[in-house]
Amino acid sequence: MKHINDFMKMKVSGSKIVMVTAYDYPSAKFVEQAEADMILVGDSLGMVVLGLDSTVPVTMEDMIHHAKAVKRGAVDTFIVVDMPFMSYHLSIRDTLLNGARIMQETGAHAVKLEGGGEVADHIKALVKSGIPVVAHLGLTPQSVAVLGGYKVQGKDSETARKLIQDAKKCQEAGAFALVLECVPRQLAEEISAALEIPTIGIGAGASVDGQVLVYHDILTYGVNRIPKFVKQFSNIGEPILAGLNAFVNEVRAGQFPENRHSFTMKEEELKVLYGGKV
Ligand SMILES: Nc1nc(=O)c2c([nH]1)NC[C@@H]1CN(c3ccc(C(=O)N[C@@H](CCC(=O)O)C(=O)O)cc3)CN21
Ligand SMILES: CC(C)C(=O)C(=O)O
Ligand SMILES: [Mg+2]
Repeated sequence: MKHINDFMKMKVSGSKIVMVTAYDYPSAKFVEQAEADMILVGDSLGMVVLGLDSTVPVTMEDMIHHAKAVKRGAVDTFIVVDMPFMSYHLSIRDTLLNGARIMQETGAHAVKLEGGGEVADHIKALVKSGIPVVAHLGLTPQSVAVLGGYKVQGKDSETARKLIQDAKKCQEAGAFALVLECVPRQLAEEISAALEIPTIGIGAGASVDGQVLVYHDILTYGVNRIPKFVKQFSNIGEPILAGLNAFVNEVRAGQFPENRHSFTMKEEELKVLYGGKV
C-alpha cells in the first residue's frame, strides 16, 4: 500500500497519482483491484448514491457508515474520507473530535476538507494531532450556495492570485496533498509548480500531479448530469439494465427459475409429510 511519503515521491519523479472515489464494499473492491493509488470516500456520495441535490446535507454519520464499508472492501489501499459540511468549522475541538471519529471508527488513513486560509488553523490542529489532511480548493461544492453554482473558479487574475495564496496556506498548515477542482489548467499548473505537496486535479487539466474522478462518472452509473471534465470510460448502465430487464421478462414468462435454481426433498420425506398418501 502506498503512503504519504510515496505520494510526495511520486510528485518528484513525475509519476501520476490516481485517486478514485468509492462509497461501498463492491466499489471499493473494484477500485482496489484496478490498483488506484488512493480511494476517496467523497461527500459526493450524497449526490451519486443518496440522490441529494448537493453535498450540503451529508452528515458525519453518512460519511462514517460508507467509509466503514469502503474499508472492508479495500483493505490494502490508502483511504481518504471527506469531512462533511460544517464538521470542521465550529471550533478546533469539534474539528478534532470529528477527525478522530473518522480515523478511529472507519480505519481511514487521512481526511479531506474544503477551503484555504479560513480553515488553515483546523488543518494545523488535525495534523498536529496525528491526522493526515488533504486540502481541497477551487470549486468547493460544500460552498455551492455562496459560490452561486458549480462554476469554474479562479478565471480572473484576482481570484487566481487568491487561490495560489490559499494553496500555499494549505501546504504551510501541513496538508500532504491538495485537490484542485474546476480551475483553469494554466492556474492548476502554476499552483502545482509552486507547491512541494502533490496536487490532485478534477477538471484542472493535465499539469497536476494526479487525477481524481467520481466512480459513478467514470462508469456512467446512474448519474444525471455529467460535468464537462468527466470522461465516461465505460457505460455500465447498459449491462445493468439488460440484466434487470431479462430477469423481469423471464419471471413473467415463467422461464425463471428452472429446477436447477431450486432445491428438492427426498421421496421418503415427502411420504412421511403426506402421511403415506403420495
Ligand atoms: N457525479 C458527480 N461528479 C462530481 O464530480 C461531483 C459530484 N457529482 N457532486 C459533488 C461535486 C459537484 N461537482 C460538480 C458538479 C457540476 C459541475 C458542472 O456542471 N460544471 C460545469 C461548469 C460550469 C462553468 O462553466 O463554470 C460544466 O459544464 O462542467 C462541476 C462540478 C463535482 N462533484
Ligand atoms: C470530487 C471529489 C474531489 C470530492 O470531493 C468528492 O467526491 O466528494
Ligand atoms: Mg467532496
